Amino acid sequence: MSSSFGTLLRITTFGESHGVGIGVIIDGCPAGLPITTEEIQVALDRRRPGQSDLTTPRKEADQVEVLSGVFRDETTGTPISLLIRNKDQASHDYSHIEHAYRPSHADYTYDVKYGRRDYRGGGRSSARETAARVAAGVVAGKLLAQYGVRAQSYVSQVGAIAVPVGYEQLDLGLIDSNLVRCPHPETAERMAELIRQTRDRHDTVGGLVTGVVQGVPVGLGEPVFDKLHAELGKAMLSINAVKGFEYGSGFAGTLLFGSEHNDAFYTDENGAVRTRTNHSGGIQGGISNGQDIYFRVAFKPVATILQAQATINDQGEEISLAGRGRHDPCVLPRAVPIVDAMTNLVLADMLLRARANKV
Ligand SMILES: Cc1cc2nc3c(=O)[nH]c(=O)nc-3n(C[C@H](O)[C@H](O)[C@H](O)COP(=O)(O)O)c2cc1C
Repeated sequence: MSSSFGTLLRITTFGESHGVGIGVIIDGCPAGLPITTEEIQVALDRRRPGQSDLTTPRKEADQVEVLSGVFRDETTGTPISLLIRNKDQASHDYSHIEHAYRPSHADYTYDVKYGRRDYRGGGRSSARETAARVAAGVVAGKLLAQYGVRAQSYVSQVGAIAVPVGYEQLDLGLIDSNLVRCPHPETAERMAELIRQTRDRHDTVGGLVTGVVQGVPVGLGEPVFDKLHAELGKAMLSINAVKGFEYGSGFAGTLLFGSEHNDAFYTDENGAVRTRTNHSGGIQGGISNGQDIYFRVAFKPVATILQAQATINDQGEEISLAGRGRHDPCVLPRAVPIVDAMTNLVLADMLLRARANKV
């Protein structure tokens, strides 16, 4: 079983939802990168539960401790270990699933695969694990910043309510101007209303996060199996509750003819090679072409709803099960920093790998 991700910049996450804590070891980070505990904490605060009435009311402070690899606010080139202790566990909220399988959660598959399961909060299958990724993503983001690369993401759809324009027409500085993390304020209000209505009906709702990476140099990504979009796809699909990933023109591009879809090259006034359109999403042949990278990640309406549902127990008997405790009616606002983190980790790893490609 692997809990590691990345090649040259490699992370290993550990911990369960209701154990002592969760954390990450980051190996391969170059020395001399400026980083502070506060910077990591800012990112964790964007993911933490209980941040607004649109998320789970669980109140986890998610305070990060830097155990190693950083000295006087700079990386030392040695493994960086980050620990987040679990504080607000309410394990009794999960006693009803000790022997029962929540529909569309990971209880059944974990039980059959391992023959045992930490049912409290979902154990390792809990999205709490993603806090460790968010912490590691800050370190990767600092590496990218040294090269002028910046990844951002935002909520572009909740249920059927979608931002009506592309990222180029949005002010991405507005992402954190509202609780939904949607930089289109009128749409954000309608999304928030839908999330509240869904919560009050004891249901859940899904949606889309759009990712954008700007300032990417030409040449990130490997030509065959580790294509840049393949790595991004794996990174995004490894996030809990993700059902789909598309980049550039994605599935909609299949409706165009080649003559409409091809991105014409030109040389701009500074002599830089550019393309007039960007259906490629900044990636050609698995390698970044210097244009913006953009992609979309689909999140399902998450499994735990506070309504009775038909399921079975671990004896195979049919039972009725209602969710208990404090859950997210819509994970999209909290998913944004997780998408940012996974984007940073892929791009930073590819940047180091690209530097190893040529003498
Ligand atoms: C930020 C975030 C918060 C989540 N919170 C919940 C939750 O409160 N209740 C729930 O049932 N699932 C939640 N999930 C999703 C589950 O972790 C996930 O659906 C489960 O592990 C099964 O995996 P799968 O949906 O990827 O197949 C959350 C996911 C994310 C990204």
